[in-house]
Amino acid sequence: MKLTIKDLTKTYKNGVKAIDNLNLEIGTGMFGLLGPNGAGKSSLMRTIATLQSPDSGSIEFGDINVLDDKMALRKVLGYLPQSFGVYPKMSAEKLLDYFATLKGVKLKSDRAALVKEVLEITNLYDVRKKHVAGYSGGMKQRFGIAQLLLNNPKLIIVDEPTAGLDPAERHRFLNVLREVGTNCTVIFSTHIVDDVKELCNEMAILNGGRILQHTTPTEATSEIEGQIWTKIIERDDLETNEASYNVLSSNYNQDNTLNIRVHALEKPADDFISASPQLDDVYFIALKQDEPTLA
Ligand SMILES: Nc1ncnc2c1ncn2[C@@H]1O[C@H](COP(=O)(O)OP(=O)(O)OP(=O)(O)O)[C@@H](O)[C@H]1O
Repeated sequence: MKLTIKDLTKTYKNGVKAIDNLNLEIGTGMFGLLGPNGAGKSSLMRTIATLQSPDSGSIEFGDINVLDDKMALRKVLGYLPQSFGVYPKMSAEKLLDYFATLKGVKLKSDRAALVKEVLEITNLYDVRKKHVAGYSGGMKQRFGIAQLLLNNPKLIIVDEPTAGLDPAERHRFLNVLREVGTNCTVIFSTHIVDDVKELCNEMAILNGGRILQHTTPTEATSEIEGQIWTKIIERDDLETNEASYNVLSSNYNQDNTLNIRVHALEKPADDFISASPQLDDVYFIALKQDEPTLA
C-alpha cells in the first residue's frame, strides 16, 4: 500500500514551521527518513501517525484518507515513538499476552501463538521470562516492535530507534526491522547515515521541514560518481581548505592530520585524489546546498 503526502504544512504556536509544503510518496518496504536534529522528522511522523494535525495538506494510505479518518489509519498503524513509557515489573511474555487480551484475542491458545510469533521475530524469545523493566535499551526497542506487531500493522513508523543503542544492539534492532519490512511499509527516521545505508531501499533527506532529495542509496551515490575528492592536510590548514573548496567532511588520522572529502565536478587541485562516493557525501552535499547563502 502506498502512502501519499501532499502539500503538508505545520507551524507550531511558537512560529516554528516544522513541516514546509512537503510532498512525498512512500511504497512498501523500508523507507529511511534522514535528517539532522530539528529537521522535522518527529513532526512528520507524529502527523502521519495522527497524533497531531497539520495546518494544511493531505495524507493518504492506500484508500484511507488519514486526516479525515484517523481511526481507520490507527487500525493498520504501528507507531514506535522516540521514547516510550515505563514498563511494569512483568515478563515480556505476560505483558504481551495482556496487550493481546486488550486487543481482543479471546482464546488463550491464540494469544500464546501470537505472542510466541512476535517474540521470535524480535529475537526476544529466549528472554521472554525476564521483566521488561530490566531489559537493555535495545531489548526495550525490540519489545516495542513486538508490541506493535500484535496488531499486524500495514504501516509501521519508528522514530529514531537506534539513537543511544550500542553497535551490537543497533545491529540486532536493524535486523528485526529488516525482517518486519518485507511485507509492509516501514518509515524509519534517523540522523545516522549508516542506518539508512544498511537498511533502506528508499530514502529521503529532510531539512527545515522540506524534502531535499528523494532517492535510493545506490542511485544517490552513483549520481556523484567522479565528484568526490580527498586529501590529507594538517589540522591548522582546515580553514584555508574550507575557504577554497567545498569540504563535506573531515576526519582525524592517527598522526593528527586530517582527511578531508571535497565535492567538485572536476579535480580541485593536483594534490587531491579521487574517492568512491559514500552515502555520507550525498547527505552532506544535500545539507550544504540547503544552507542559506549570504547575500
Ligand atoms: N510541540 C512543539 N512546539 C513547538 N516547536 C516544536 C514542537 N515540536 C517540535 N518543535 C520544533 O519543530 C522543529 C522540528 O522538530 P522535530 O522534533 O520534528 O525535528 P526532528 O527532525 O525530529 O529532530 P530531533 O531529531 O531533534 O527530534 C524544531 O525546530 C523543534 O524545535
